[in-house]
Amino acid sequence: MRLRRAETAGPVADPARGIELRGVGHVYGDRVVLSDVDLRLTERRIGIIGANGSGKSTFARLLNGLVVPTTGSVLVDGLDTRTHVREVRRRVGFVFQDPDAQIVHPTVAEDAAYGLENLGVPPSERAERVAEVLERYGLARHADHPAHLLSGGQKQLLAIAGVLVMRPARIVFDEPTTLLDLVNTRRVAEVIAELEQQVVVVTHDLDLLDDFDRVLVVDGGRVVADGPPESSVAAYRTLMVHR
Ligand SMILES: Nc1ncnc2c1ncn2[C@@H]1O[C@H](COP(=O)(O)OP(=O)(O)OP(=O)(O)O)[C@@H](O)[C@H]1O
Repeated sequence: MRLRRAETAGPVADPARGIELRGVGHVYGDRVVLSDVDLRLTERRIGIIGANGSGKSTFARLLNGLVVPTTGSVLVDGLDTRTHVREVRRRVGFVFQDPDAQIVHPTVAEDAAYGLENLGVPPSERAERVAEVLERYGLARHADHPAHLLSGGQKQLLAIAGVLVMRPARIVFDEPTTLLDLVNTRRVAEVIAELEQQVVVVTHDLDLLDDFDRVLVVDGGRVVADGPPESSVAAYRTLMVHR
C-alpha cells in the first residue's frame, strides 16, 4: 500500500540534541531509585542493562515522561518532559514488557488504531495506516479477531504495531522479549533491528545488544558503565560475579 507523503510525517527527531538527562534523580517515597544521571542519548541503538530493581524501568519511563524526575530534567529534542509531556509522548513511543498492559481494545485492528484516534488522525487515514502496520507484522489476517486470543508473540507484535503506527521519532522498549520464546524473541529482535527510529531497549537478553551502538549499565540507581556492547556487557558480568 502506498502512503501519501503528508501522512507519513510524524515529529522529526533532532539527532544532535537527542534525549538529554540533566542531573536526574528519582525517588519513590523515601527510596532513592536513580541519582546523578547526566547523559545525552543520540545513538540509534542504545541498550540499558542491570540487575533486577536497579532502576532500569524507571530510567526508561523517564525518557517519554511516563515518570517525571524528582530532581533534574529530561529533555527530548530540547522539550522538557515536565512541561511538554504531550509533544514528548508523540516523539517517544513506549513498548511495555507485558503487551497485555498495552492492549486495551477488543479487536486487533481497533487496538492498533487506538493511538491514532487520540492523535486525531481522520478515520480513512487511520484505516490505511493500521492496515499497513498489521500487514508489516503478519497480523493482517487477524485484524478482526479478539486481541486477547493472540499468542504471546503476536500480542507483543501488536503492542509494537500500536506504537509504530503513530510514527514516533524514537521508541523505548522495556524488556520486549522477557515473556517470549526463542522464535518470538528472534522475531522481535529483527523488528527492532529493522526500525529506522532511534531505539532504547531495557533488557536482560544480552544477545539482543550485539549490534547496538551504546550500552548503559545501571546499578544502584547510577549509570556505572557506558560504552560499546562488549565493554558494557563485560562490566555488567564482572559486577554480577562480585555480588
Ligand atoms: N511505582 C513505584 N512505587 C514504588 N516503588 C517502585 C515503583 N516502581 C519501581 N519501584 C521500585 O524502584 C526500584 C527500581 O525499580 P525498576 O522497576 O526501575 O527496576 P528495574 O531495574 O527495571 O528492575 P527489573 O529488572 O526487576 O524490572 C525497585 O526497588 C522497585 O521496587
